[in-house]
Amino acid sequence: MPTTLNPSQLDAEALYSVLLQQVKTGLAGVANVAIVGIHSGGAWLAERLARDLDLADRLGVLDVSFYRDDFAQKGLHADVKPTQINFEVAGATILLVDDVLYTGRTTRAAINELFDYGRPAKIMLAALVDRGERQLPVAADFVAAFTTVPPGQALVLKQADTGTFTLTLA
Ligand SMILES: O=P(O)(O)OC[C@H]1O[C@H](OP(=O)(O)OP(=O)(O)O)[C@H](O)[C@@H]1O
Ligand SMILES: O=c1cc[nH]c(=O)[nH]1
Repeated sequence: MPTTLNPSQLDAEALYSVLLQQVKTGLAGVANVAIVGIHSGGAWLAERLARDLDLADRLGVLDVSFYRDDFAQKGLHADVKPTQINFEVAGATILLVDDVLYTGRTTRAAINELFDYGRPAKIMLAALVDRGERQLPVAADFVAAFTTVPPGQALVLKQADTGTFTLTLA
């Protein structure tokens, strides 16, 4: 059971190991699995999960910018990356991956976009950190840690050139 941690003391690499173990257990024996990461932090995590789970040929990435309900305010991501889904979505069990789960609006946008590619058998959600304060009825199936972030601050996942993850409070 993930614990509630101090947001300034989150060890992203340790949390990744926890998430990997949860996903390994949760998807054991499940057929037709694919992994889809949400650009950008979720995509880094999804890539590593796909490698560690031997699912590199079943990896996709979503840039949900156009599907956001707040697109008019947020606009495009500074580093836009096209959505890439190179597997059959219809009938697949898709593990959607994001770094931080907060309002749930990014997840809603990602599910909408996925359905434009076909009707999955099931979508499951994995998040490295759940910081609560949801604005939509969204819950993750796999979460490495829960935390509470002070108002006006955000948790930011970074990936070094070596591939190492860090989480900082900004
Ligand atoms: O649950 P929500 O309130 O939607 O917030 C979570 C999302 O916010 C961040 O993405 P952001 O759009 O900041 O882009 P990033 O991944 O590049 O940081 C984060 O990576 C999640 O995707
Ligand atoms: O704290 C937050 C909230 C939304 N998205 C993030 O990446 N961090």
